[in-house]
Amino acid sequence: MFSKVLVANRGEIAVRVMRACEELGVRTVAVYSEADKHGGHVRYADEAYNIGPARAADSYLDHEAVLDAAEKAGADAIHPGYGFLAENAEFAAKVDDRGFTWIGPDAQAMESLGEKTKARSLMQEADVPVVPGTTEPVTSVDEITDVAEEYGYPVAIKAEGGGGGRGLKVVHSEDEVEEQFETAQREGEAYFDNDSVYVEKYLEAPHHIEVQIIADHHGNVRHLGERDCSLQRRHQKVIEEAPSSILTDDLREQIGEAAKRGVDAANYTNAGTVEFLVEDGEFFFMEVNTRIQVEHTVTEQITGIDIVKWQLRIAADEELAFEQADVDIEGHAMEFRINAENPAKNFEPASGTLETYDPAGGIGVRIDDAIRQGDEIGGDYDSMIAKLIISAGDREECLTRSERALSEFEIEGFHTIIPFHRLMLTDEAFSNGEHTTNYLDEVLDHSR
Ligand SMILES: Nc1ncc2cc(-c3cccc4ccccc34)c(N3CC[C@@H](N)C3)nc2n1
Ligand SMILES: [Ca+2]
Repeated sequence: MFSKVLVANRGEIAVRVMRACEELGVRTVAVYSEADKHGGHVRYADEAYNIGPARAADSYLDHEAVLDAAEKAGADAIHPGYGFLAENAEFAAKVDDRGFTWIGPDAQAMESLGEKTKARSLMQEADVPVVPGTTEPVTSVDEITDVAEEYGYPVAIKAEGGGGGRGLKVVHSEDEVEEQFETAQREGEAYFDNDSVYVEKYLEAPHHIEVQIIADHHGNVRHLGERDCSLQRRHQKVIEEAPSSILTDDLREQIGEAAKRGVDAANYTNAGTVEFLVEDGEFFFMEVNTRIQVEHTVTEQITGIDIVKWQLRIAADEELAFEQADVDIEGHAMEFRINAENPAKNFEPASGTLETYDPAGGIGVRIDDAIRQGDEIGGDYDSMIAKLIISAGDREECLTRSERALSEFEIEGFHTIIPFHRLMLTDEAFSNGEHTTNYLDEVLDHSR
């Protein structure tokens, strides 16, 4: 096991990783920008290094600044968390070149699964159903209208380098194809430095189901069940839960085995997530996330498996100590992202001094955060300041326990989306688990 790990991130995920290190007897190194120097994740580290100004490009995204800090600290390994450099294959390769262990999938697996069309063809070879469409980038309008003629409109034009909702154009009829095709290519070039686009049949009311995978360097691949992330607003997940209430046991088994086959074919190692769309009892591969995710927590709660500790053990070349049969799903969990946003003003970002911070507690309540009363919450980074994770015996109890916990959760000094979460708990479709990915945008009128 490593003796010292540098966590190349901030906020709650940096604290999450440092806590896992602590439990494994591993010393921790934090890196921080000017904006984070008074508190947050830095408080939890054994040592900390300033890597630059608040602007992420000059600090948390600065490859050399992070690598130099690892050098200075004499770290053995680097954990990237999520966001920032977590899925940056070029940085992962540099980490390796500089003699540190990368705590995540190797750069090659990131590359092959990060390219959405390569991932799709690789999944097809592994007998994993993919959303109908092309497995090569399209180079002409005809190729797009061919797919639409075969599967019907609407179709989705997707950027090869996109993901997470960026670079997705929905086309409802033939006369929109040319313009949307050109826009998708232009935006792909601008945002992802990659103008390749591909096309899929657009599923209009799917559930967004993702399967947690963990794989070691000794050929062991396990899935840890699924999460339902269908409650999203403008492609931002708002409430995630596990297990999904729309999967039958048979579909659950099929989707888990398909996810394992797919990542096995990619020689994937460490933690990863295979995203599927589920509609009318059928599931289709969408993409792979080659990192630990914000919502890994709900999987930990229902399986009792500490995913981050397994990331560290796997990176240190240890073998997975449990069989697939040992993974049992117990109860139900939900995660509420606590964002500093004002739901009454179209979720605009909020900031200010954290005058009161009195999070919920009691049975089945987990808080993952990096903030304390008195902290300055700025707008330098994303708006999520904490995660409230609720566990219970079943979904019904999870809903009532969530309402109890949200009613206890006190934050004063700026707006948060807590009132919005409490409203969602009273929503008919959500409380029945029937909400699909477009539900929230329609309810909030974004679709118009
Ligand atoms: N062929 C096809 N059909 C339906 C889809 C539905 C989604 C989707 C998934 C989850 C939430 C969404 C919210 C609004 C619009 C789309 C979604 C989707 N996403 C969203 C982000 C990225 N993971 C890909 N791809 C889709 N692709
Ligand atoms: Ca994704």
